[in-house]
Amino acid sequence: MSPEKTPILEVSKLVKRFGGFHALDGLSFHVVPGEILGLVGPNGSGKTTAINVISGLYAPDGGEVVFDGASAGGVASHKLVHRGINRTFQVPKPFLSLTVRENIQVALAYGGATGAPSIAELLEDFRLKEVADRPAADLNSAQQKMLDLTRALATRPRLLLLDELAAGLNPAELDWIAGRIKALAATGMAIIVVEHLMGFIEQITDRVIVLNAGREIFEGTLATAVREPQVIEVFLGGEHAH
Ligand SMILES: Nc1ncnc2c1ncn2[C@@H]1O[C@H](COP(=O)(O)OP(=O)(O)OP(=O)(O)O)[C@@H](O)[C@H]1O
Repeated sequence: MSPEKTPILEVSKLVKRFGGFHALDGLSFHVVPGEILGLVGPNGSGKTTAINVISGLYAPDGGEVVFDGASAGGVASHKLVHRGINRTFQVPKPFLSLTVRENIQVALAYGGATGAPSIAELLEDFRLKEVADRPAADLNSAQQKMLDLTRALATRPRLLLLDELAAGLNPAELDWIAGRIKALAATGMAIIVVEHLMGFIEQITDRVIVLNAGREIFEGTLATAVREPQVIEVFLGGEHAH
């Protein structure tokens, strides 16, 4: 990352509780424009919850989310989309009876962003041209993920949150989508990637935050993370693992 850049997102001491359980327990980190940040950690460590709070799906119970210099914690998702935050879902939820093209059209209209990519570009860039006029229900899971991504990109986000986009893709598809994600970051988009596939994370991220039990236990490159005893312990099981 470029240390001289001002962060576009700053998360401080974020807390999210479900009943008495702390899914996020004082999480702090930042992302700068053009950076690809990986959020990694064992199952249940709070990665998706972090994305859900930053994207406005859940209001935080404590701490702050600042996007582009203004408070964004507890702001509704649709408002955040218009401010420049959008995301993909672990399980995409397209309008199943609409065609791929129509799904993208809806997202473009919803976003109303000037300078948004065209439908033709999105279909081409994310290999959906052949299925453009098929209902989303006909797509395989990789294509559904790509459609979900194009719908997020149609709103021209400055911060893009990717929740397990790579899960289920084959090695050739992984290489290809890694290239696409890097190309998006090269335009200045900040990208947060939640992913279990460490090879993929290594390929695309500048930096990772390792979470355990809703807290950061490491921040730095993945190459350094994998040599940290505490990181090894939470991934392999031990007294810190949950
Ligand atoms: N809506 C919810 N209601 C109750 N508990 C929840 C809810 N969402 C998440 N949790 C709990 O919060 C913890 C963190 O979940 P989260 O999905 O953020 O983890 P994760 O790191 O993304 O895990 P995974 O890698 O398995 O997707 C888990 O124990 C989960 O059961």
